[in-house]
Amino acid sequence: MTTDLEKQIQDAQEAVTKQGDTVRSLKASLKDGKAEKAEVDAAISKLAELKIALDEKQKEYEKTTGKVSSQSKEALRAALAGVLERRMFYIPSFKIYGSVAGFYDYGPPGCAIKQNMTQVWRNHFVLEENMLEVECPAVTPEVVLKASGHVDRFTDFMVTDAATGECFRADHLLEGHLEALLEDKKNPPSAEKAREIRELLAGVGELKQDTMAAALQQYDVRAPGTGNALSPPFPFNLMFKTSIGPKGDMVGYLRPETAQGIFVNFRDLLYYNGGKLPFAAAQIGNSYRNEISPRAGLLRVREFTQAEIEHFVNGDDKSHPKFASVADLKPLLYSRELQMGEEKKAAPMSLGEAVSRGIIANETLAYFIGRTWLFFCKVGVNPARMRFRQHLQHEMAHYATDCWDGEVETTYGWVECVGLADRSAYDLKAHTSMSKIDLTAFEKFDTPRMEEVVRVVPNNKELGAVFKKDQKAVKEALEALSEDKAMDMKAKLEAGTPVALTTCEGQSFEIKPGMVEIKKVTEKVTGKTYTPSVIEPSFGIGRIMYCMFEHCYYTREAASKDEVRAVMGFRPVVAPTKATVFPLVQKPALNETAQRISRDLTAAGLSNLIDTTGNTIGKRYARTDEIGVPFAITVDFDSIEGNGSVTLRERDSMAQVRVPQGEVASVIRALVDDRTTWPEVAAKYPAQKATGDDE
Ligand SMILES: Nc1ncnc2c1ncn2[C@@H]1O[C@H](COP(=O)(O)OP(=O)(O)OP(=O)(O)O)[C@@H](O)[C@H]1O
Repeated sequence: MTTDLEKQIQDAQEAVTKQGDTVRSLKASLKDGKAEKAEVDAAISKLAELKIALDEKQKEYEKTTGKVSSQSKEALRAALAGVLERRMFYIPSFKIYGSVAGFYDYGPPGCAIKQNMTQVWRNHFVLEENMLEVECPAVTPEVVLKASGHVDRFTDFMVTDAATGECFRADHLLEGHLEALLEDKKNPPSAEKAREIRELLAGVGELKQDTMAAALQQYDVRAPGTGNALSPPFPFNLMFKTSIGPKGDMVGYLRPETAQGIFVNFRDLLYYNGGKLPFAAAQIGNSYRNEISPRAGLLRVREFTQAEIEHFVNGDDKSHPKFASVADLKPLLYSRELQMGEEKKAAPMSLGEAVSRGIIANETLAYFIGRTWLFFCKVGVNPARMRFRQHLQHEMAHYATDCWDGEVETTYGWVECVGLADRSAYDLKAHTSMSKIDLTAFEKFDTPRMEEVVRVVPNNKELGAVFKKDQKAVKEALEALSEDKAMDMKAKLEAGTPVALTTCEGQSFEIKPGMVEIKKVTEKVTGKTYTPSVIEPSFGIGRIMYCMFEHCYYTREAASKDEVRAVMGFRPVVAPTKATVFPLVQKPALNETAQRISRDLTAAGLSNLIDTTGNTIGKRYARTDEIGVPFAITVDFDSIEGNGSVTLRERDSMAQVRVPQGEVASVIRALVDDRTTWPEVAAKYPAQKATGDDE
């Protein structure tokens, strides 16, 4: 049934394309006098009929399957890509030299949108939470990334085409192969086999080198395109390596994430914040990953802008003072429970309920999920096509408490745009251990308490005699023991058993009875020293932009019915240009007024364009609709001879009102800032009959 419909959609699409070509060639012939007007009109009507038929088929498919047909997905993606490249939202970098995969340049509208989006992000998070913003270098010395684990573990498994040498990510190939097996209608797998495949699919990310090799071999996964055999998988570190300084003896890397810059500054940031916790720090900047097979435009690139937050909090209390402000929000939550259960779909649930039922680990993590959802809505992502997917237990690092990915549905499927993770105290502990700098915080109790504490008192004389030059390291390791470990050591030593002690350098020493005294004492305690936990929301700006492009893009037919026009329905706050100003015709008086209005708009901080191309007003609207300009001002004869008002047109409704010249900039400013809405403006000012192609 589905396959039949897909075929019908494909045929209908081909018919529309063919008829479109016919209309174009007839129109050219009409100009040369080689075709009749009636002939052209008939062809246009036929095109309209075919488009309706295609639309109906696509709707039927969506109704039957609940999905957008792959045909319309591909058509949509191709049409959108055409607009994005033609209007220079972004283009492949180094194009005149043949480009390099995974690098893109943003052109004028792309730059403006990126600026606007990061500004919204900064206002929504940094300003709202009084976050401490930092800007750190992208070139990072090896020691930092050794401490964070990136030097040893930031790898993907790679395989190569045995004949051509082309590189692929092993997990992506395996996943694609397994999904294709499950969807194979001609040779469907048995129920038992399907279960086995699903289990393997769920754990692809966790496979080690040997188990990945075995899985690729068992399922006979081959190189895409050529069908050649693949090399065995091997780990490939995604970091770009470089050397620092003229001698080239200091190894460095381009940072693969901005977060480490915040962690290494923790001590100074805590001091800056008056020693108080919780607090959050943020950084916006470029990160670099030498992705094995970059693809899907901005979605997987080798240089991209991240916006990251590290919220430092006492691990014993992850409540959030502003949680009530998001507790009633109901984003789609795709919890672990739902992913494992029968009903494999995200469902709306209030964040308050999710925390109280223990689905989201704590209020702070849920608070950021809520704020993230509001941010996505603000920049124009469709909330019905966004979900938060909880990591399955085996997907999370051993130290993480809970992780959720903010995913957006696109023609490429669900795309992770934000990772939100409760990373416990792992990062600061790792940097403490490598740098030997204390990255702890001190919580001062309101009133001192009498508490039983464990005291570890090394016997210096004995340690010196036995360990000599290592005495200091052993002493420090003993004093750094956690209370549990110290009590465990005490029990063993009292039983006469020596205990192995590992220092932070990884050296091991044998502690014997008499080398240390461990006792519990009751003391007056004024506070507590602890390593803060970190809750990390990590955003990829380029991915969010692409998802927003897909959700905002739509087409509508020109009034003449022979052309389908693209519209980028950007929310005004992210739109690259907020308004265009059109003099209705080329007259000095109209042009002067247009210039004055443009100056008013600029003074109000509103990016704007004057269009004096002399094209029909319909064509001019179409041009600005395509780059997503939300408002258009037309200066006509009434503006200079009549009551001085101009027309103001809203892009999506195409409705127009007449607004006094002197007010138009402030009206648009209020619309952009969300201080008013278009329906409110339309109710306040007299309507103007649409002109040009909007008629
Ligand atoms: N290669 C990339 N291109 C564009 N954006 C990226 C890329 N890698 C990561 N990001 C963005 O940075 C965010 C945080 O990075 P994180 O390390 O959590 O990603 P990730 O889980 O490694 O992503 P993926 O699994 O898709 O490679 C992601 O949610 C995404 O928006």
